Amino acid sequence: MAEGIADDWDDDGPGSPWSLFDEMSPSPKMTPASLHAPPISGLFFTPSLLLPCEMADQVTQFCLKNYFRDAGVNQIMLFGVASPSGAITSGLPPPLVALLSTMSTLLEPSLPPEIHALIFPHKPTRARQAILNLYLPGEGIIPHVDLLKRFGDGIVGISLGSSCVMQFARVKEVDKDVSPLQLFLPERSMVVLSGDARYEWTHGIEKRTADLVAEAGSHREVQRGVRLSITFRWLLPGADVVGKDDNDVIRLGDVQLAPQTQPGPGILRST
Ligand SMILES: O=C(O)CCC(=O)C(=O)O
Ligand SMILES: [Fe+2]
Repeated sequence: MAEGIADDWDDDGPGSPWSLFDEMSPSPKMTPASLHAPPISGLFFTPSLLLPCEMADQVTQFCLKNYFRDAGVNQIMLFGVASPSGAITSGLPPPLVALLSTMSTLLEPSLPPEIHALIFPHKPTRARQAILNLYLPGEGIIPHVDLLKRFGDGIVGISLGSSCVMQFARVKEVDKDVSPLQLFLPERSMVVLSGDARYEWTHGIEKRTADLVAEAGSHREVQRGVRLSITFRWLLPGADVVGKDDNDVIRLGDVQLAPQTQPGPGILRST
């Protein structure tokens, strides 16, 4: 991990390279996003691999009804612990356990076996966090590396309800004038971050109402809708205590830190 990149975002402010973007809709100078994974080691993305619509709708409805009823809530963290046999993941609600299982099956043919085993082990030895982020059109997430002290290697996320463009920038090039790589994430697509993609590159989503996507030598504009992302990450040993420092990201659409879920049945506590 290169120095100089915080894994929290306290020092982001106007004028910083992390700072907010002015444009809400695509401008002609924007580079259209690619439909295919940029050449980043450890980043895996297959545009044609999509969660079936029925499951996507079920999971989205379940999450919206259960976690996002209150106005202003746009981020929820849930936690799951493996049973000693590794067979059952307890703590996560059944729709998310089913989602993980389907994602595992769908991704298996396209991932190197060791990456698939990293993210979907037969016998998980660590606790998982599912972070749910809800974005209205025009909202985004600041470029960041997921907390190094809290989360391990092997992260998988899914886009539900809307597409977006995810941007990737090399941690070492953050202060340089290098354009980020842009990847179009269609609705129901999945993206895996491991190795360099997890540790050496930031990921973020610009605050826009529409994205430009490369298409047959030209480009098209794709409007954003309400997007729910679900990201699964491994908690490092000792990181399974939920504290008030848990907000690892600041949402671009927000003035304040994103709200955190109240401890409930799915939340791990220190014992
Ligand atoms: O919305 C997404 O897909 C990304 C979320 C994310 O990077 C995070 O919560 O750390
Ligand atoms: Fe992240």
